[in-house]
Amino acid sequence: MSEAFTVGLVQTNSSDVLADNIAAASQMIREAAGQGADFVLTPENTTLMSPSREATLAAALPEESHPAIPAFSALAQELGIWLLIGSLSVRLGPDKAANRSMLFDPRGQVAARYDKIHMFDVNIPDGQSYRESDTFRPGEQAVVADLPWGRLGLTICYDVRFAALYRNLAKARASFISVPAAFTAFTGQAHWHVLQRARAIETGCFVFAPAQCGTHVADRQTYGHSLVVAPWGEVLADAGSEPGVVTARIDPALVAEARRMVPALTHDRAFEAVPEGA
Ligand SMILES: O=C(O)CNC(=O)[C@H](CS)NC(=O)CCC(=O)C(=O)O
Repeated sequence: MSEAFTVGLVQTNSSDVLADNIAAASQMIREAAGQGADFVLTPENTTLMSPSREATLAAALPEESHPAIPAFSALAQELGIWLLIGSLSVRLGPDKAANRSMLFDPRGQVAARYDKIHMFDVNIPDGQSYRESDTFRPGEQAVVADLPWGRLGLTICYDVRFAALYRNLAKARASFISVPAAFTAFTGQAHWHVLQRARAIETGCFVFAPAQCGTHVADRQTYGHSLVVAPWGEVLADAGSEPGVVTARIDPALVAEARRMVPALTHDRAFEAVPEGA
């Protein structure tokens, strides 16, 4: 089986200033690589926590002209790491963008892209209201990509509430699942750890969940607590509530071991709920 490697999660408090966010994330990516990380992941909205739909669309450039892409590509190459930028807003049309994860290989090439499937259209009881689908067009496709240590399934933030996506990624032979997030502080304190651990346990995958933290523009509060979770459900790293970097040693053999101990993935059955007596 595959050798062990070190994963690094970058926890940011992104603002609405693109250049500042690229600089802050780049510095923490360097720090993670300096701590020996072979694979570094950053949160959803790494380059922009936006105050408005207009600001999101203004910053959502096509991939060919998005300034963050050459910057992160060059950094992956310079540091010789695999780098997942949790998400960037990428222009799709006159009034829509993709909320897109981009995976760079150690040569700086784009190895995978994934557009967030589930849109966060939710009124939070703390008074904040989100209409992600006003600005973003949802992705239609689950995505896996091969790393030197095994297969990665890509997801983003609110996706974590949709277990079927994770089951699909596991059935597509993923060993690791990325869940970059900008989870709200309100829902995060109630649900974040248990959702991430549940997805790891159900799939027998490692979960890598880098997160936004702190207060952002428009008084948005995000939960932080970037997590590395093992396939048996143990939390291997938790970044707490401040910006920074955490790393964890990953032994891919633990994937097969967890699935051997409880082979639930092989016991999954198709069924339909029907009313009694129908
Ligand atoms: O929070 C912000 O300011 C920005 N958030 C985001 O960009 C995205 C899309 S609006 N947030 C989520 O998907 C949160 C999900 C979530 O929090 C849950 O499922 O409970």
